[in-house]
Parts: sequence; C-alpha cells; structure tokens
Amino acid sequence: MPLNENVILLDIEGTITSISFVKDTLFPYVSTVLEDYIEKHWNDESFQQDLELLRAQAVIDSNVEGFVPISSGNDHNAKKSVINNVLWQMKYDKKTTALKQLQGHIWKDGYESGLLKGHLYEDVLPVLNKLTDLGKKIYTYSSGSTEAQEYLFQYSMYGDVSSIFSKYFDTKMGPKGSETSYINIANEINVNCSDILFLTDVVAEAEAAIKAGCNSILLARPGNAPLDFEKSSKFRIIKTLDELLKIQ
Ligand SMILES: CSCCC(=O)C(=O)COP(=O)(O)O
Ligand SMILES: [Mg+2]
Repeated sequence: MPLNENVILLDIEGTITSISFVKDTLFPYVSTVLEDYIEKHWNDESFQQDLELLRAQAVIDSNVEGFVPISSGNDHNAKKSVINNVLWQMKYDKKTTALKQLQGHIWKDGYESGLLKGHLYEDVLPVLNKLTDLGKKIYTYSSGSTEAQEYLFQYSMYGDVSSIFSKYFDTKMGPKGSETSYINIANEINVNCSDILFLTDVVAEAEAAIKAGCNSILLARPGNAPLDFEKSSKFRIIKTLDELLKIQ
C-alpha cells in the first residue's frame, strides 16, 4: 500500500517525543518554577493574557469535582489561588488551552537557559527528512501550545530542527478527540482531509481523524499506554516512523 497522503500530521507526546520527557521533565519543570514565575511575571502583558484565559477556564470548570477557584485581585491570595488552580489542572493532566499556553511560556525560560532539551526519538528526523524529499509536507497537532511545540523543536536534543515543520497546530483548532478539529486543520492548510495522514498514540484521536475523512496510523512507542486491543485493531500500528518508508 503506497503512502498516498501528501500531508503528514504528527501528534507529539507518545508519537515523536517520549511521554516520559513530557511527564518526567517538562511537567515537573513547571511545578518547580511556577511560584517564582508568577511572582516575577505577574504584571507582564503576556502573563496577564494567560491569567485572563485561566480565569475564563475557571468559570467553565467551576462545577467540576475538586475544582480549585481563582480569586480576583492582584494580592498574595490571588497569586496563591492561581498557583493552586494550575497545579490542580496539571494533577489531572488537563489539556485546556489556558494551561497549555501558560506551560509553553514557562518552558521558554527552561529551553533558553539550556536546562531543557526537546526529546525526539532517533528515527524521527531521518524519516521526516526523507518524507520531505518525497514531497510530503510535515505538520504537528498537539495539546501543547504552538509556542511550546516550536521551543521543543528549536531547542531539541539535535539542535534547531524547526525548519522541517510547515506549521504547528494546537487546541485552538479544537480538542484532539473531535473530528471537527481535523476538518479545521485541513481547511487551514487548504487540503482535503483525505490528503492527511495523522499519526498518534491515542486511539480516540485516530478515530476522530478517521471520522473527519483523514487516514490515521497508531504509534506504539516504549513507555506509551498499552493500546486497547479491540479499538486499535482497525488501525495499522507501527513502532517507529521507519515503517512509513516501507509503505512507499
Ligand atoms: C509540545 S510539548 C508539550 C506536550 C504537552 O503539553 C501535552 O499535553 C502533550 O500532548 P500531545 O497532544 O502532544 O499528546
Ligand atoms: Mg500523544
């Protein structure tokens, strides 16, 4: 079966980057520096925009069990409540645009100081370069903000590899489990869904992409959650991106 699609759309965590890098390095970095970051950046325009999103998300979340509210104002209690709300969202690995935007801004310092280096599996760059040579366009779609994605690639363990990617997409296109999000991405890049191959480690995301009319392949990387046998049985499952070149 040839690789017919011209657009390769990649999930990041669990697909081209290890889940361990995200859960054991990126997320703990945020938890560690969060208090200092908020103290230092509270009055910055960029943080005030992040705060506006966090407050809007808090209104949406207010009925969720265990919800941690954000106090109004700019005093110590307000700052403490923001920290506690962010830690609560992170505890449940919430994929809200508000949390993801703030995390991206916090990781920027870590990447620029050299403390963070974006992880990529070793097969990723050689295969993406070959696919690019074959005329394929490479895009990413992650719950991580587009800025967070760009930092990961600019400051990757292989140096700045951001030029391989035509564009990054995040939850501003919609949640990854919703078919509409894939239609939005297709519209953004002016192609039919049938011209997109979406690679992911999450069956629900693959199913949403298929419903939208895209093709989808599942990644089974070491350290990923085991794939549900029945639900994943209708998909091709690959262990590394090398297998994409074999279906040329
Ligand atoms: C762009 S790196 C940060 C990844 C992240 O925050 C995340 O939630 C991972 O989500 P993905 O959609 O890439 O599985
Ligand atoms: Mg993933």
